[in-house]
Amino acid sequence: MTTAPADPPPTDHRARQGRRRAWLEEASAPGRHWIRAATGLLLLDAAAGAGFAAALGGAVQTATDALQIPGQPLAQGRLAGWIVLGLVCAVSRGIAGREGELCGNRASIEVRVRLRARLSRALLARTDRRPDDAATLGTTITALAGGVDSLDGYVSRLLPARKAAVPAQMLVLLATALGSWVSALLLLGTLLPFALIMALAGGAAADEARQQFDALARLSGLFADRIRKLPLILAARAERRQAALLGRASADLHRRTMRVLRLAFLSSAGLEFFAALSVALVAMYCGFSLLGLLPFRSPEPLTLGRAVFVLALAPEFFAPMRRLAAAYHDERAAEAAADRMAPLAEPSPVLAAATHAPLAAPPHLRFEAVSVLYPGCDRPALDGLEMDVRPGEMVALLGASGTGKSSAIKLLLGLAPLAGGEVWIDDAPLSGLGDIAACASWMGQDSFLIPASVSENIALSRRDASLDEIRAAANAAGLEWDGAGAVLLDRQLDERGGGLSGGERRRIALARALLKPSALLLLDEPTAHLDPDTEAALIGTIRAAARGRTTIVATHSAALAASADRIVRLHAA
Ligand SMILES: Nc1ncnc2c1ncn2[C@@H]1O[C@H](COP(=O)(O)OP(=O)(O)OP(=O)(O)O)[C@@H](O)[C@H]1O
Repeated sequence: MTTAPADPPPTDHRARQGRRRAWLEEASAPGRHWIRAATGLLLLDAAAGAGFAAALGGAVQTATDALQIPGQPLAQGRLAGWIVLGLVCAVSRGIAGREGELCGNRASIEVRVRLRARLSRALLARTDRRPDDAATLGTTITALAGGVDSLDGYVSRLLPARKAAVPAQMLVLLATALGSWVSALLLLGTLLPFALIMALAGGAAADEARQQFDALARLSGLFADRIRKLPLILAARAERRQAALLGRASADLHRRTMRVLRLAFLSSAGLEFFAALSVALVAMYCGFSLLGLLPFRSPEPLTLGRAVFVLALAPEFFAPMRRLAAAYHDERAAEAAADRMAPLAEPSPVLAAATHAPLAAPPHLRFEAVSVLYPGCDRPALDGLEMDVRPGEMVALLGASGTGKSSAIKLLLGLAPLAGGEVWIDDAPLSGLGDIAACASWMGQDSFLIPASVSENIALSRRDASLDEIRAAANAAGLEWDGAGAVLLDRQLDERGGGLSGGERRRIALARALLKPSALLLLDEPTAHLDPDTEAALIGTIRAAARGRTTIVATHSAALAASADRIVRLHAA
């Protein structure tokens, strides 16, 4: 069972963080055009904000000119121009905001659709090649359902906000400098300590948030594990101990969550403080300058219009930071999801291997001093196997459990690594081909079933098979009997093959292998757990199916081995 592991060292965190970021960047690539558009619209919003402030300042200046200079009429044309500019900018901001959101959503949809397709392909590839890999199937489905959607806020809000943050802030600063360079300096002056504090708090917050997500994942893992093992826990009367373990993991999560919240409140308080301070300083400077109350000579000529302009613009200066802060949790959620999805989206090295061109005739297989060593194992599963299987011959691999019978078959399918020696397929080396799964018919130890009809389950090995061909394969595997086959082929199954006997499940797997028109037949314990009568019937089917094909059968059954042309005995490596 899972126990609560210690926190990984910080260097591990940083390396993981780098990998996550790179993965997220690559996963977001399909939406980059929409992200760029959303970023552009955020910049347009900032520019329109500056335009609106300019219109406000211009209108105020035009009105005060008329009031302050005796005899000067109101410049109606100029005032109307400022009003029109103000209206255009206000409408532009509305449109930019709405369209920016739409572009962000389109980017998010594009990214999620592509990622879902990529994970689905990984899922299907694993289903084709690793039918026994239930854990991978489960985690992939969870990632498909929930993990992909966790990228929504990251792509639609955070990425455009992050890309637009510095240019938008610089744009506002530049516009402010055009109105009052002293006000621009004041804004810059508040930004520098703010950026320093945020960089320090941000690093600490990211570490805390990461640890919080780790603690959450640990608690979820412990909980799921304990639920699965509940009967065992009850039988061992270990309820109290397990409850205490869960309690500790839950308290750990609570502690870390409180730390994250404390830091989040602190940084948002810091943001608000500096945003308010920047506006207050600009307001004080403009007010005192206009009233002539500055304790020093005004460094620039400041009019009421310019003062209104910079005052209206000042709150815009910290707006990009606010947007980023609001999307902070989107990034944490995306990083946590990336951890779950990244391994699933990778094509496995086995799947990436080259495949052999279809075999036209039953192949000649020669195993020369073949060894198989699984990753992470120090003992070979198969050591120095010598075997010659002539074209069209049926060879039975016999040997005690763990002697490497399945590994010899998996090696040909690219599901086990060749560590030494060579397998020659006719005159081609397996090490050069990668695997010959595409031209082999395979029946594994577990009868892999999907929730669909019996005929759909059989057709998994050949998607373009006609119903007649499926029926013929089912007949050959002995599935259709008493002429009631049509009913059986239509029968709907769940992934556990509910309602089918073990023998029927094996026959479905055999029919699937037979449906594929290949010259190489690989069967791994096809008659396991069957009664003698059913086994005898299936042996006849296998013998008939092996005709005209090179066949390797891994088995513990003396009867099945006796039906083969030759028996090769394996011994412990
Ligand atoms: N994916 C794997 N990773 C690591 N070790 C493995 C893997 N698959 C098999 N092994 C190990 O390799 C050895 C040979 O396993 P294999 O399944 O090939 O034997 P087998 O003769 O087919 O056994 P059985 O008759 O019980 O099916 C065993 O010790 C097994 O634990």
